[in-house]
Amino acid sequence: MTTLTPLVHERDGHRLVAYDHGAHLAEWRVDGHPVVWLSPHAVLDGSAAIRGGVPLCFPWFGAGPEGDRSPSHGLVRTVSWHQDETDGEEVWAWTLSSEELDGETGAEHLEGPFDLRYAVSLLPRSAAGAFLRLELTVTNPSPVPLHVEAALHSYLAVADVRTVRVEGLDGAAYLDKVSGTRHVQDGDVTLHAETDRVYDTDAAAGLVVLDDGRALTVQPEGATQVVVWNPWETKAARMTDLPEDAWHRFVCVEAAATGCRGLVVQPLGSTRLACTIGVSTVSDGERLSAP
Ligand SMILES: O=P(O)(O)OC[C@H]1O[C@H](O)[C@H](O)[C@@H](O)[C@@H]1O
Repeated sequence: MTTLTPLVHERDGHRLVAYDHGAHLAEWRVDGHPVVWLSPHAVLDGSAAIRGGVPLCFPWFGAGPEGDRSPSHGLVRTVSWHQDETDGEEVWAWTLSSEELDGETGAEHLEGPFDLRYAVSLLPRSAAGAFLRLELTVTNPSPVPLHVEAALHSYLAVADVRTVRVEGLDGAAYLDKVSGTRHVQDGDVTLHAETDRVYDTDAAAGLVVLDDGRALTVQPEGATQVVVWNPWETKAARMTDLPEDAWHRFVCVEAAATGCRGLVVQPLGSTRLACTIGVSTVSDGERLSAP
């Protein structure tokens, strides 16, 4: 049994923790308060995906487009990535190529070669709040287009998921994966039961999660969908890496591109899926916007 070595970065009121395992940003705290949430029972020995933080889902999401793939969410969140030189505001950067996945469970589902680079950056703090940027770059070294699914599966820390409001999805069509039915969002999203929805929107105007005096913002780039997930009480009770009642403490709002809205990386080209997460205090309906 190994214990994963955490990478820790502390600066200017920020505390970030990450692991090479899955290139996984596990925690982001600002002035001591969690913004990106890590389960206290997360498995940190390399034997499983880390519950919480921002799991990187690639090259498929869930069980994949036909529902027949494992491991869940692709095979890059459970392998060790290589640290790369950082640039500008990057705190960490990692690389991984498909060749290194030979022999891993699920490698038989890879549809073509790829080279990945993933970077976590902290933007300068400002009056607007604190901002963290996550950027996945997928390069296709082959002469044929590469079709993949991807998601930045951020677990946002909230006081109570039962009272949050997610703005920015009004009017978006979505698949409710719990019931298997399709709908169109009317107004803000509030959560009252197990929620697992895939919204067909690039969310270019950004998303705001309002929670107990804080505004958490999610600004996707290169996404074609947004996933909103919380397992709620019954499903959470079956998850061994979530303590009892911990499901109150997070809502996943994920920049994604799945199914027929997946990413297409042109021959010898690159595609980017990115997301900027922000936090600020709200008063009297004030909102923040990403810089
Ligand atoms: O337990 P995991 O494999 O990390 O997946 C956790 C969840 O991720 C996404 O939000 C999916 O839409 C859900 O269907 C899934 O249950």
